[in-house]
Amino acid sequence: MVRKTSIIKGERVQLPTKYGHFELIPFQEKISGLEHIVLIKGNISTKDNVLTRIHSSCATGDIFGSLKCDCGEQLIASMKLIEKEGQGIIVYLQQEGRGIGLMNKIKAYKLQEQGMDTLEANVHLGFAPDEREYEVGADILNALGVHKIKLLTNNPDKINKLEQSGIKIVERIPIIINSNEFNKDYLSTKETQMGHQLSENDT
Ligand SMILES: Nc1nc2c(ncn2[C@@H]2O[C@H](COP(=O)(O)OP(=O)(O)OP(=O)(O)O)[C@@H](O)[C@H]2O)c(=O)[nH]1
Ligand SMILES: [Zn+2]
Repeated sequence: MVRKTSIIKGERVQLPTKYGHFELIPFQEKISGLEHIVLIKGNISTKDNVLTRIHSSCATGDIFGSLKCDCGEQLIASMKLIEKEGQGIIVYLQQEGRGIGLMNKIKAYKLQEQGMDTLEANVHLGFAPDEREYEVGADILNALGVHKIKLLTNNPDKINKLEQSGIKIVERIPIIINSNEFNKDYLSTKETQMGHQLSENDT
């Protein structure tokens, strides 16, 4: 089922980067005004198995290289894999802090400094462990003529929600980053309590 589009598609421009040569298209949600960024490599329209990363914004990890999560490294790894594949898409969704926004994510970080894990902190603040939705991601892929993808993710919830929004995931490709002393508890919580597939033997 293809939903009626709720987004505005911007101009398409070249974006040479340290990790490969891409094209960039901004999208904007009609109602909220929220802006999302898409990077494209190659001729992806109407292809059936486009290598795709749906990435949720993480200012701390993506911009500043925070070691508290794996986001920044996952983004760079995705860009490199797409460059190597010669085609693919990165949909960079503005849903900071698993959808609770920057102010609340930093409140959640404060609670984690006081001993809570990432999930308990969200719940303590009155949010679901993960508030993200992926319909707009599906709308963006549909607007690009892409309906079947190979998804770079360890997160089964992302797969389920994208499929519910009409995107066919033909393959899941893990994107596992080595842990460090600052993110090992966070990654362990994602694996044991949020179903993320972060080990070699996860399927
Ligand atoms: N609320 C909250 N959000 C966080 C925290 N750490 C990272 N985030 C946000 O989590 C989101 C990334 O989610 P992840 O669960 O790391 O990864 P994912 O995209 O669901 O899964 P993958 O596709 O496997 O990477 C980004 O929006 C980050 O800003 C935290 O402690 N609390
Ligand atoms: Zn992060």
